[in-house]
Amino acid sequence: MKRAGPRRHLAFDEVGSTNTLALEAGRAGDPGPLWVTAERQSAGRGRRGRAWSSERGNLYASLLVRDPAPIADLANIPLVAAVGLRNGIAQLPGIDGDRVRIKWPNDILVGGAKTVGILIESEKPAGESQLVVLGCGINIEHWPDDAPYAVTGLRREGYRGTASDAFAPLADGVEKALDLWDRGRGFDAVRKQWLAHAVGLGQPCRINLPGGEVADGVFEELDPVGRLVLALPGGRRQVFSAGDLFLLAAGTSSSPSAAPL
Ligand SMILES: O=C(O)CCCC[C@@H]1SC[C@@H]2NC(=O)N[C@@H]21
Repeated sequence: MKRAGPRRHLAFDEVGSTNTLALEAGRAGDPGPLWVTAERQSAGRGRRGRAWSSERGNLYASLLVRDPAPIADLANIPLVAAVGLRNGIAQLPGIDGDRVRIKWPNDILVGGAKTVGILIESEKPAGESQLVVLGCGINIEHWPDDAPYAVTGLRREGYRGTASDAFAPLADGVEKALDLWDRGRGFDAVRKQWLAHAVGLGQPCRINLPGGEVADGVFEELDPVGRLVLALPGGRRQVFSAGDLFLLAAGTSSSPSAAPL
């Protein structure tokens, strides 16, 4: 995604959802890349239909890109976005980059606790090019206290700056990752970076599937097209392209109450 000129960025005080605005801009013919940010969202959304609490003090940012790659490669985008945001967060003043990791497919953890969520949405209006929106919610001053897993915010992790200060380094990280990906041709390089910063490799884990089923096994690797490979008890392997990952304490993989990450 080589930018032809300066970064295009619409910054709002309050919106429903920056993803919605970015998609609407695409439907109205915006050529992208276009960043939409807001200081607060009244209808922020997360993965799998969940709400994303969006108080002032955190950063809400969405990037619209048009036709970013051939259709067969679009499934890479969550991993590309995760690498870009991980690298951006690791550069922020006061943050120890070694503590910034990726949890499959695209949560960013700092010190083992979720700090960034990413929601990719895409659509192809009839006769038009593919619109893809990379939506990023970055916890800075606020994080939920009722999540079923560990959650934190950049302020608690040492960040010295504001939500608006964080935007340029994070946007740089995402744009560099898109450049590295090179419309799918550079996926191997992205995959290597993703693996270098992943949590849970080689460990027992549980995948909660979008349909409600669960699968337990050992997180073996990402396959060459970016799917998670789970080694199941008994020696079979299963690949997953969507779901939520929970790390299981060793030896508890059959326990439904095993502690999530
Ligand atoms: O469930 C997740 O982990 C993904 C959360 C993504 C939230 C961001 S905030 C900016 C953008 N606008 C939205 O409505 N959602 C995404």
